[in-house]
Amino acid sequence: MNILSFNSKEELDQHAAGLFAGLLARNPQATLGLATGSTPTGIYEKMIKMHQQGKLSLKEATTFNLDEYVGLPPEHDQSYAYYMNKHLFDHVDARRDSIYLPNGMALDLDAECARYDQLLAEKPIDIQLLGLGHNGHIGFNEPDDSLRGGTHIVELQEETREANARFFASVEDVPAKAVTMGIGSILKADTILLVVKGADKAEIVKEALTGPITTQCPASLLQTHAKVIVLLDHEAGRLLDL
Ligand SMILES: N[C@@H]1[C@@H](O)[C@H](O)[C@@H](COP(=O)(O)O)O[C@@H]1O
Repeated sequence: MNILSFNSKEELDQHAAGLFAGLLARNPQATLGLATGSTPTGIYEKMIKMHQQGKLSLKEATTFNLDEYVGLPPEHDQSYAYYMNKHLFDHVDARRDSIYLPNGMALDLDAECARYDQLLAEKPIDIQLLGLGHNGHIGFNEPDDSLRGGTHIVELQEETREANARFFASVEDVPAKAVTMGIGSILKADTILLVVKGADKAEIVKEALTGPITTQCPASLLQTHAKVIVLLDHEAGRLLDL
């Protein structure tokens, strides 16, 4: 595990965007695994800037997103499809038919999960960007006695709904379920880029990176992956001996 700590969020975002640009320069047809939440927005801003400067192109790339709420259409301003368009896809040259997100509106959600796994099998992820939930969730893989490997439907924990309520009118408006890539699919990525910012995540960062590997902290399973890059701002990394 390669853990890097940055003095500012700005430097962290620039470094992460640089990793994506570097991969795309080496392999324009790379498959990127993307994430939502407040953590990656700065990275996407930097990627857009690099695109405008001719330093990053997604024209031949494929992208997969980790997760989507069940029941929110892409036009809903809190759906992850909407988020991705707003924060990245509307501003870069990604081909619309090479962008994949789980469809949380699918009538048959089990079939949707199988469809997503099939697509992932066809286009293995070269680099998977991950944020980190306060309870150690990655994507929407919540702490549990066991974890699922493939794409599946999850019941969101109250803590997660409360954490995400800041984006909705009230906590009741946060969907109760989501479709998420499973831990197995995440761990299949060639490289994993875990990005964490803020003092409120310092404890879970320490637990995930240095604590026991347990399904009660899904991010701790990243310790079993051979190529993990962790980017932390100094607040998120303050409890680690770096
Ligand atoms: N499903 C997303 C995760 O993919 C994200 O990593 C996490 C942290 O979000 P934030 O970056 O806003 O703290 O929350 C959400 O629940």
